[in-house]
Amino acid sequence: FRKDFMWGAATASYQIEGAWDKDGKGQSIWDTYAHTEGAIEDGTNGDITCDTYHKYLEDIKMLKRLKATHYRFSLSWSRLLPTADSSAPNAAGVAFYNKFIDGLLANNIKPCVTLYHWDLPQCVQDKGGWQSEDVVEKFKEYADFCFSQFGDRVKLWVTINEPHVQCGFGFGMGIHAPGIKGQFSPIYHTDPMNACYQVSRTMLLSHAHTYRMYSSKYRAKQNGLISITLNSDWCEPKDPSNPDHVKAAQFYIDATLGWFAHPIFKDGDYPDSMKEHILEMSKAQGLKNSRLPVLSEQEKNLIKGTYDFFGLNHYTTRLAEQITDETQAFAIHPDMPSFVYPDPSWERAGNDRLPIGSEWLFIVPTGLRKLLNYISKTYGDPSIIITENGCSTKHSVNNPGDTKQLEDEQRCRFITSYLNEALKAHLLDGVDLRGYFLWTLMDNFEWAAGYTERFGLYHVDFEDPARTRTPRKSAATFTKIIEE
Ligand SMILES: CCCCCCCCCCCCC/C=C/[C@@H](O)[C@@H](N)CO[C@@H]1O[C@H](CO)[C@H](O)[C@H](O)[C@H]1O
Repeated sequence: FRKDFMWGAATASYQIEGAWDKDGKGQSIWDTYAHTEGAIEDGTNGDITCDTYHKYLEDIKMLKRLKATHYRFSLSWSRLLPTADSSAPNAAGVAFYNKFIDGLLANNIKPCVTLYHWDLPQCVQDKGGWQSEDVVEKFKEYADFCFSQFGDRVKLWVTINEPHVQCGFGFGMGIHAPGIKGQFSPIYHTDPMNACYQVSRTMLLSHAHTYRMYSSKYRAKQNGLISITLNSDWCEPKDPSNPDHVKAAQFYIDATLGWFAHPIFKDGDYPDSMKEHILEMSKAQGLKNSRLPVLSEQEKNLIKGTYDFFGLNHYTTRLAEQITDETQAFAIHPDMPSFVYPDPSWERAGNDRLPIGSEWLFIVPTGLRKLLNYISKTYGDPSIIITENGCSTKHSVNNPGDTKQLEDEQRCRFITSYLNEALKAHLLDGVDLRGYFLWTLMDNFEWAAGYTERFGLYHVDFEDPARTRTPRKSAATFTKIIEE
């Protein structure tokens, strides 16, 4: 790896901070969603979670002990701007992040700050949220505020984390905040599946306007880098000699990674395969136009090229073939013609007691090397930063297992083997890889799975009011790799 390679861990505000209603913080859509009965698998929420708001000095010590050069975390929009109005900031929120950033820098750890990791202020949601055009201006205003407050010290920015997961989970399947199951809404969309596409457009525009605002207003003075983080599985045809399987694998990548990567890193627009298929599906349902909003020439020019690096979150791999009547029920999205599934031989994330970690996570390190090569070739050899990669164990309510799992051999292997493939992509294939952030520093609130899934290098005892953190073996493994 490069001498200046970024070695870090990653987290997100709602997943670790707690203090959900303290010191003037406003509510976010995740506060609302997690407080909704039945929304979270174990009935928990992020009200306290790791209590980083009060224990941030410990987090910094843990990072120092890991020998991390960088730390990726997100800002809570509603902690900084409780009414989403930048002329009425929450002084306590600003002070918290100032202390935190200063503490990191004092320990020689550089911050990588995500502006938005899924916790939209509830007051913005109440006015239409990501389904309203107004959000673009609001997001820009929030970003402007953050650059003005923290940009003198923060030199690495991520605008939005994993927009496609958010569109799919929050506005299609409705299993993440704000929990919209593609319902009919007379105000913002007129078709049941339209919400996730409307939202993808406002996210793209918010990202692009923010990037351009940073360039025109702050770049010369602050000299930082800014981009977006996209999540992608690697996907390959079940039978590489079958053209239908090849097409299905490519479509899956186009409609997940390409959905946002093509507009930003390629030509300003969605992949042709996605546009064509969604138009066809829309027409088959009697719609006159595609439910995927058309991006105007002006919007395409605005979006195209708005990146300084490619932020990649990667966890797992899938095989693909064309969907059939029998497999239709397993489609991840009504507009997804590819049936994707893991190879039965792949190892699952998990442990001896509960062999299935996160249900979707299969350990396929070679997928990372292939994906890095794909991104490099498809998007003109951008500098890539792996902004998330990690492995989980599951601890269900009925079968708590051993949440501590300090001897987490599988996670050690996961880190070593994925990094080894990343190194091959860099060294042997020439991919311009600049950094690696492990998900995650410590066990935390894993969205709809609550505390049932643990990804941490550090175990956190959520029964203990002190939220004691204990290093797992993987923390030492990761440190050894960083050191050497
Ligand atoms: C034709 C249109 C097709 C639309 C397709 C919609 C797709 C829906 C979304 C599918 C997502 C698949 C499941 C993916 C899961 C993970 O990769 C995801 N959890 C990654 O998010 C990060 O995960 C971490 C650990 O889970 C952590 O929680 C972090 O906060 C997330 O950023």
